[in-house]
Amino acid sequence: MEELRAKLPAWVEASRALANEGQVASYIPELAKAPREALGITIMGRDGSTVSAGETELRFTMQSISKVFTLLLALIDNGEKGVFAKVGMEPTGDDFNSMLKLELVEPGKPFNPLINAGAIAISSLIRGSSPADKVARILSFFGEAAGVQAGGSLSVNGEVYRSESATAHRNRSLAYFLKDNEVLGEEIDVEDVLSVYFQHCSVEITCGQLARMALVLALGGADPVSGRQLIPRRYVRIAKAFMLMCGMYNASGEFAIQVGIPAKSGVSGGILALVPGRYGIGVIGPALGPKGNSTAGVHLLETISASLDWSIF
Ligand SMILES: NC(=O)CC[C@H](N)C(=O)O
Repeated sequence: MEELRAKLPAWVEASRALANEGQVASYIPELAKAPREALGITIMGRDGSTVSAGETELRFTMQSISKVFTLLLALIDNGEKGVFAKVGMEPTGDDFNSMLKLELVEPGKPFNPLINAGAIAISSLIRGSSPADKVARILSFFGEAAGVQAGGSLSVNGEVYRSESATAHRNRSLAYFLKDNEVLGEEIDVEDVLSVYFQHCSVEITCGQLARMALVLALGGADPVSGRQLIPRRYVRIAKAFMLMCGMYNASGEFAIQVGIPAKSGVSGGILALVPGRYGIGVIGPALGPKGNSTAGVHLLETISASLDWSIF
């Protein structure tokens, strides 16, 4: 931790320049308001102590990072058989919002739970009597991993949620396609599923909270403070395997080679990453490269991993 504390501020300043090579996402209009030059990182050690640098006070929405934790909740709710009846275990090599393979490959179920089609299918598996009830369960599950104190909770950013819902023509078409392919069953209301999906993507978070969520995964599902097993180890293993294979969209192979740790990014510019058994990491850098990952954030993780030999390979 001491070496990190000493070097992190300079690494952040060096990586910040990479924001110039990216663009803030604007297909969800509300996301376009994020500060392009911002870069922040929090790293949490296994005892819960943290090192931070840059704009870690920023609040941002989890977007695709949330898919890792809805997958975990769906596994808890349905078991592996229930989940893998609806989604596969393979990377696609396509964009995160692609429909291509849903029609090309039989049966037409999403290749994995981290692409949009897969995450929408996963949203339909979250238990609850109504969309509001499902979102409440998601918030409490995310909040427990994020270390939100009892009484407080994470919340959905209503502006981002409404902004996405009003413009999500592609996600809507993916969801209706899934309904036609019977991945979403007869009894399922597509708009209800989408509402849960858009809301979990719009959960607001900070780098520190992301780092703590990542640390729970780094510790095999155990709470870093109480030691309590929050998530079964086997499910955390599944989530980390997906993060490595497809957490950085179709740049996951390059990220595995250059950084070499499980990670998940979102179009808000957030990245959740972890060094198994050691660190949970939360990054924000809103400017994205062509494959939808934070340009400065990825550069920063490359720098740290190379300097501190973080790769798991
Ligand atoms: N890659 C992402 O972060 C995508 C999440 C976003 N809510 C969407 O569905 O488009």
